[in-house]
Amino acid sequence: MDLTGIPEMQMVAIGVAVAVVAVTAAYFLSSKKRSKGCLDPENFKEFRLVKRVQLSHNVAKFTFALPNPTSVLGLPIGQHISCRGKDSQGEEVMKPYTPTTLDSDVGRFELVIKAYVSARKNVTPFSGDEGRGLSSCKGTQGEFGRFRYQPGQARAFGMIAGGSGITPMFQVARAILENPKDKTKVHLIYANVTYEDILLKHQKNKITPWHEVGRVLEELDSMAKSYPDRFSVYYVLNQPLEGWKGGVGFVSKEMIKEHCPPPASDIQILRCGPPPMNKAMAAHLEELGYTPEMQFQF
Ligand SMILES: Cc1cc2nc3c(=O)[nH]c(=O)nc-3n(C[C@H](O)[C@H](O)[C@H](O)COP(=O)(O)OP(=O)(O)OC[C@H]3O[C@@H](n4cnc5c(N)ncnc54)[C@H](O)[C@@H]3O)c2cc1C
Repeated sequence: MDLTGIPEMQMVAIGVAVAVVAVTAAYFLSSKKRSKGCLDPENFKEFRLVKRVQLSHNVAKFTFALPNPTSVLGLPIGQHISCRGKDSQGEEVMKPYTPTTLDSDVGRFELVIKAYVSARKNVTPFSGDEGRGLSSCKGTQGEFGRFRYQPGQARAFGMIAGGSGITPMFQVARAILENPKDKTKVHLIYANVTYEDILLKHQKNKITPWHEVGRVLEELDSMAKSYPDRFSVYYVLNQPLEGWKGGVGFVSKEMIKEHCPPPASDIQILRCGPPPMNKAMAAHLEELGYTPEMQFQF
């Protein structure tokens, strides 16, 4: 199976049932506002897949319908849900995903999911039979509840994301910027292997149907344009083409120094990427003087 051949992989998790958990029962019981949410901290829930759009060679956006057009998912900002499905060999896989939608997006929620081939088993999580395979999903209560964004919890965030690790950052950044009362600044460093891997970036002349993707895809660049004083994004590529103006290689200490807020008690650095990246970033941050309290890894 070839990584570049997503149609061949048929990674479509149509009917992926999603269960959500990442949230404590206390949260549901204590929040009147959220009680309308569709999540159940005790039981797994299934949601109907209504749309799938290919975003890059190995990433697709899945839109799931909520029970009615005014329903909200009710997931606290910065938390994620756990999807359980069958891989192409019929074995169960479970993955954390952060919706790229907020509760202001009623009636639906979206997941941006990267498919990849496991080195060990050469399978793709959430494969479906001709895209119709049904995956069942399960949530794991409490495990994902460590980060819950509250407006004003930091003066500024530095965010260091690798590949599909962008999704939790995107959700938090969107919540901050769409709240006119929230003055928090967000400085994102987003690392990818190639230009084509950059998710949520507006790219013209792509083979993928960007026009269908709507605002989610264009968000990173348009957020930087719309909120120049509050949001910045610095892209880093391992394998850039000639003429690339962003960072090159892995995210370095120098890049962090230049693009993230310096260590201070009222800033936080959020990290989400592949494990080797998370490890490397933790070491960089420590050397730069960021204390553990100033950091959070999704
Ligand atoms: C809370 C949470 C929510 C998540 N939500 C989602 C989701 O919604 N959708 C989804 O698809 N996945 C999600 N994930 C999965 C997770 O984000 C990815 O598994 C992870 O980010 C790997 O990304 P990738 O394969 O795209 O990275 P790659 O594309 O393989 O790598 C990205 C970058 O990492 C850097 N890197 C790699 N190796 C090193 C190294 N040795 N040293 C320094 N830098 C390195 C490079 O700069 C590279 O460009 C989530 C994970 C968590 C924990």
